[in-house]
Amino acid sequence: MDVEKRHGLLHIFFFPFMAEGHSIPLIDTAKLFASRGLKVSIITTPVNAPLLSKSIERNRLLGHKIDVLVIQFPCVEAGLPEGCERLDLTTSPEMGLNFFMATTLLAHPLEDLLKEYRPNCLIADSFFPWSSQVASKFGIPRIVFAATCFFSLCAAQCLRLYQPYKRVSSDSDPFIIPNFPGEIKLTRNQLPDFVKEEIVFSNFYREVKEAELKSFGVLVNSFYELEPTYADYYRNVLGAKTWHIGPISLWNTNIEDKAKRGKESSMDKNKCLQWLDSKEPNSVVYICFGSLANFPASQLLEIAMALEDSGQQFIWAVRENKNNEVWLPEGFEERMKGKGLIIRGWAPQVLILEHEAVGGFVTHCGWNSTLEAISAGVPMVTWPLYAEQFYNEKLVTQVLRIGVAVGVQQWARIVGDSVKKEAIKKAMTHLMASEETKEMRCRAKSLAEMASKATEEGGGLEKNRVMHFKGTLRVDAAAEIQERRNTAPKWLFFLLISCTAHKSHGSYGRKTN
Ligand SMILES: O=c1ccn([C@@H]2O[C@H](COP(=O)(O)OP(=O)(O)O[C@H]3O[C@H](CO)[C@@H](O)[C@H](O)[C@H]3O)[C@@H](O)[C@H]2O)c(=O)[nH]1
Repeated sequence: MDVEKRHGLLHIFFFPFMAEGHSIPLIDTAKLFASRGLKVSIITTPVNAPLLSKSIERNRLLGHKIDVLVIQFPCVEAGLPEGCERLDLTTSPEMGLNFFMATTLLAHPLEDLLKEYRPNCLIADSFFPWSSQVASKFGIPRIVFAATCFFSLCAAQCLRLYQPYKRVSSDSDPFIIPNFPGEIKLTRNQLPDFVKEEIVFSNFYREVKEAELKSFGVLVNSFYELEPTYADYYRNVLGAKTWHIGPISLWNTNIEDKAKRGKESSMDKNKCLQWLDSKEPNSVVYICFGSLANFPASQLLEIAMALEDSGQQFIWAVRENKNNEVWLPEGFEERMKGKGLIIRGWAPQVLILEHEAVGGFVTHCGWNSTLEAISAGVPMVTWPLYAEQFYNEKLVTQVLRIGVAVGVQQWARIVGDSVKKEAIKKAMTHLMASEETKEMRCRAKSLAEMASKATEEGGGLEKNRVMHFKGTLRVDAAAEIQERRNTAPKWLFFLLISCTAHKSHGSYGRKTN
């Protein structure tokens, strides 16, 4: 029996945080839920609405019940310029802070929407901690969407609990994350400022954690087999109620769906893919630092020189339009013709990573990029910058052993130019052409197979996953019922099982094109 028949037409609200690294995977999740016959509404703001509408166009044509609800973003009230409705549009840490302040003002419009539509459930980004309280006013369960992995969720929580960084004598002294599986070492330099100092963001992250504990549970964009130790640790030791739903990008099987994740691609996807078609398998390195990083021209120059010196074939996505600054050596593009492709702006990342010609990825370790590379079986050069990226790097290099660290030691809100061409060239060569290359590729390919099985029907791993999944839900259900007596909406357990474990033959599933 499908979910709709069993429960009537369930209406789920999705509320993505306005940054591509958060909204892309949550919109994918919303599309997945809609493809399972649920009514889905995605909340967004005027500047973000057109792109979002485009990305769900195909689902609507397929008859999925999915729509967009637009609320105003309080730019002016928060001291932001008109139209600054996405994190990548901020240009300084101060503006970034104002942006976060602005999102807290969205509680009122959210309340109005909940009052008007009375959905059955709200799935909101972890960066909207206040949304738990708003939902509870209407007796609606809020599920948190965590845009990172179990490993980093656990690492962040252990650092908060045990504060090992307070017991080292210098910023560069390594410490082991206490009570954390795997003897993972970090330095104070590699920690986010809001962890090691008491700043405005420290309070924000405490609120995020508290709201998570009070919520109905957490959806994590990961798959169990990738990080079983940490998935279990987060649930069993740190006491979180979680469901893994990833790799969410793999639910897109149609080429148009893959191309329309996030912004419009700055280069025609066919041009990009044809260029890759002309290359040997595993012969191209892809370089991209996510949706937010903005390197100074001096750092871009170092990357360009490393690429040229290494003789490596490449696709390089460069975010900012640096027209007024020199960020390429003279004659670079002429010399690199046929050898390298520069995409100025947004790249069709998943399509590039999935192409067999791509054998390596230089990444900032944003979780989406990391998981997309894992899903495509592509090993990485890790170049973390900020957020939780230094934790993700450890997962990639030490736990999964499918990455080579470029050697960054300093977490920084403003990205600098500390990595010299020699280090970039060395890491890239190690990744693409060393004794270890074959082993890393082998490990990466086997993780990609597991990722694929995690989102496929049938197969041994699928069974394990479903069993594990159900086991988790049973534990949660018991605890929940004890905690809240009769208030726990049981349909939600079925909903989550149906949406994330049992595959239907919907047109958004992995089985259909
Ligand atoms: O040219 C581009 C650039 C990015 N992407 C996509 O944009 C997303 C970027 O996400 P991510 O790799 O996670 O990087 P950020 O945009 O930097 O994401 C922020 O949000 C993530 C989720 O919380 C965190 O893991 C990161 O540390 C944080 O910086 C991915 O899906 C990419 O495929 C493209 O498709 N084309």
